[in-house]
Amino acid sequence: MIRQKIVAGNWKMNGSVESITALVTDLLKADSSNSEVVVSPSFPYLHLVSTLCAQNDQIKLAAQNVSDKASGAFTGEVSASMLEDFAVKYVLVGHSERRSLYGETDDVVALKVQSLINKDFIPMLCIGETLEEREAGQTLAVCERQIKAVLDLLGVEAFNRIVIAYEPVWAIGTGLSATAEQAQAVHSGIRAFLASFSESVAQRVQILYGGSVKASSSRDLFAMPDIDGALVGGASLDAKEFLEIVKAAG
Ligand SMILES: O=C(CO)COP(=O)(O)O
Repeated sequence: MIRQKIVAGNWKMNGSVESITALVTDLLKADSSNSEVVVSPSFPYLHLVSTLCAQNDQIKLAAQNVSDKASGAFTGEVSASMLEDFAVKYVLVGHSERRSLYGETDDVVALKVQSLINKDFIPMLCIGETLEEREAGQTLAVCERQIKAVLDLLGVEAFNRIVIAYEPVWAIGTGLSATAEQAQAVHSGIRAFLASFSESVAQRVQILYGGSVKASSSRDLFAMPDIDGALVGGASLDAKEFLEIVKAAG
């Protein structure tokens, strides 16, 4: 099955009105691409970026997080229905920084996925193992456990509306990318795991790789049969570098 590639930039907690306006302006100058290009600013800049991109269907918007609650006394949280007021298509869920720094459990992540699917957003479900887990041979078991929490709550068909981002924790922000072969091995393992529940869902689901993706490493990654794009952190803050990655995706 041909799956469209997605190249998504996770800007994390970076940027200002000035720098983001400049970055988006540069991205909008790029030639159109066969891949889907996504950018993920912090909440305060969603409106700015959606306004800047309004005349151009080339760039889709992702939020970096969402509350698992619908509304109410949850100071500092942002609900899925609030995101409906912006042109948001995707929402990152379960990023390793959320899991490790803010205590998000597999169960909370699954609830967030549920709140997004109920509102017709596409969750980008981030999964991945730590270095210790990799060295203990637990890479796939960890990824399967993180996916299973969502499967148990929502069933396999939900994955027709979910993008998976495999982001090994040891590769995030370290400059130490998984090799294309290492990433491919995990991606195909994730797809095989989903195939044990539904072959058609497994064939359809887009699995992105994230973790120190650079223009120089992206071509090899994208040549792999089960790598359907990238979730890019640091390199997505540089328009030239990010656009090189988009170009490598075809
Ligand atoms: O966490 C990431 C994307 O969500 C990856 O970050 P880096 O590309 O900076 O390693």
